[in-house]
Amino acid sequence: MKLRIATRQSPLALWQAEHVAARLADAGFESVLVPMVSSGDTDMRPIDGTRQVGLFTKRIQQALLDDEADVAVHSLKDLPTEVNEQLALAAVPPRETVADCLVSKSGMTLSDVPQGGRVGTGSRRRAAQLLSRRPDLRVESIRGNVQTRLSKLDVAEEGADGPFDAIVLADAGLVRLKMQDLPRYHFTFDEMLPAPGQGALGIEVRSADAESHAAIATLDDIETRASVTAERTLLASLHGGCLAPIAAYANVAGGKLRLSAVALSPDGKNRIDESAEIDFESDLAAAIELATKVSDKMIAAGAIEMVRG
Ligand SMILES: NCc1[nH]cc(CCC(=O)O)c1CC(=O)O
Repeated sequence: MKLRIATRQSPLALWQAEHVAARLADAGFESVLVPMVSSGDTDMRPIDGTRQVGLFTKRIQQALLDDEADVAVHSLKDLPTEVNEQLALAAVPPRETVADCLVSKSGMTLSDVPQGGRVGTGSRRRAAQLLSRRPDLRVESIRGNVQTRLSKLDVAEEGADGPFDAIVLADAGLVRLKMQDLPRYHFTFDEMLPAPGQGALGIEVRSADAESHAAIATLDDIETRASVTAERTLLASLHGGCLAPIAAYANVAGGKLRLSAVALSPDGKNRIDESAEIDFESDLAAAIELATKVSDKMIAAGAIEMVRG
């Protein structure tokens, strides 16, 4: 049996689907890509609170439900935390690079950006964190795939008074698209904590499809799975969704699972930072316990109201 892998057609999505196909081949499983059109790729309106979550992921989930494909490959940070009982997250492969980057002509650090500089991002999480550290910046919305966004460093938009000084992108996307040579500054986690699930892939199958589940499960990495479980559980507890100004990063080191999180007001003027760690013996219960401990403290400090602005 050839596993049919549903994928969006952006260069990043295709890279991710091909990567999964290659890992499956390493494990002895044959597969074929089934490309789909998603509304998230064609709709260039700015992302705001009125737009739906799950824009990038629904179309390929539908392909599974309609039995047009057996496997859906997502950027995990784009996958809503609400569970669809008909689908199962069968694998979270090893996460390689997690940070966000500031991309500019000269590779400026955050403090190098000139006073009042114009920085592009379509993400409320990134906008709020930029403004928290640099309230003087003009943070403006920008959309489109990675290539389209990069073009904004060269060309001014209609009506704008110049190109962007810098834009914010996930390092994972740049590395996957072989754009490591672009001048870029890796934010410290203190400057910019990533989105829950950033840099990780999430691979879904139909819950009832035991055969595909068993094949895909060979790609699962327990440390990455536990880390993203902690990040996503925290996001769900804060009723965040992928559009909220909430960031979280977890990792395993020295037998401990550690989680750091921040919730911000959309204007970046207020923030709640929290972190904790727990002994880790490859069990997901620890990840959930840790996330609950951190989110309880953040909720008590007013995080749910804060992120609404
Ligand atoms: N929301 C778009 C998106 N979804 C996944 C990635 C890159 C890969 C990742 O962050 O896991 C990107 C681009 C970006 O945020 O710069």
